[in-house]
Amino acid sequence: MSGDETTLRGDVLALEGVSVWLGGRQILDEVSFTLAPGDFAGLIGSNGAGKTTILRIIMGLQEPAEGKVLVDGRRLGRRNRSVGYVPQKVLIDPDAPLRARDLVALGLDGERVGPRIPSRRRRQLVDEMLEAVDAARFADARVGNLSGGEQQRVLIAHALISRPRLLLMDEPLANLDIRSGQEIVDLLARIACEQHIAVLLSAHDMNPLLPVMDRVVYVAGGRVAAGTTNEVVRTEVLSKLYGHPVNVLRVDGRVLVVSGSDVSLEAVPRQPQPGRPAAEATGRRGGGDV
Ligand SMILES: Nc1ncnc2c1ncn2[C@@H]1O[C@H](COP(=O)(O)OP(=O)(O)OP(=O)(O)O)[C@@H](O)[C@H]1O
Repeated sequence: MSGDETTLRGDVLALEGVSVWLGGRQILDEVSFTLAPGDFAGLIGSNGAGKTTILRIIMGLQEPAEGKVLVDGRRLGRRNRSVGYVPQKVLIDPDAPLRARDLVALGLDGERVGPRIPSRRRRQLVDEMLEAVDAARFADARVGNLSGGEQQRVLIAHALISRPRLLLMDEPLANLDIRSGQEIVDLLARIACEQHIAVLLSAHDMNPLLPVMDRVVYVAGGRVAAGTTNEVVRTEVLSKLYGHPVNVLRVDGRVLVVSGSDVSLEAVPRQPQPGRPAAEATGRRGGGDV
């Protein structure tokens, strides 16, 4: 490992000055943040803020034009099992003969090199993982017949069975009712703590995460403010991030971020206006497209 590939506090994840241009537009502007083992972090931002782009960068699916991404202090290779990922939506035919336990077992095989795990051991590992996500009761059900919340649990087990150090989740609450969403959030917070891994979960609305979130990575205008919720979700910090005044209000235990005459329980609509490059808004001009 070279000198610049070490991190200061044993972080699982470090983004350092990451900038991305897509389609001639700057999408991320010198984004930096870190996550440590056991962190349960929300990646919060409105539609088009750049959350998925950040996840793609971390997975190595998108190369930054500037900056670097370190996972466990190393630059991420394309075939790296340190990062588990649960996509926003997986379409599975209800008639497909794929049981929950089969899907979880697929996570064992991924990019494995060397001898196959003996079948008894495989079954034990799958059972343990289904148990860990409270999915043992539907282990033999077809995945396509499971509810959204049940499918999420199976997908989480699939992502975790290769024992990643970092789990990324793209909008896991988007299609769940409030109760199922809260159960998934509680489950993920418990997993981060018990398995000592970092979990980064993207969402529009930070409110369901507030009771358990250790850290927030707030994305707006291609830039990021990261830290504990109390450090980041503040009027002065978010006003600076958005580049215009916003107010952070706490009402009935929920956080409202208020911009001008807009009042939203979710993140404030992205500034600047559509079509205006973020690079202009931050006073910098970018390089070429990636
Ligand atoms: N391949 C691409 N080419 C050009 N622009 C892109 C490309 N991919 C994403 N973008 C733009 O980058 C911006 C950020 O997109 P991204 O998907 O990261 O946002 P997001 O925060 O995940 O949004 P959402 O919550 O709606 O999923 C958007 O304006 C999007 O249109």
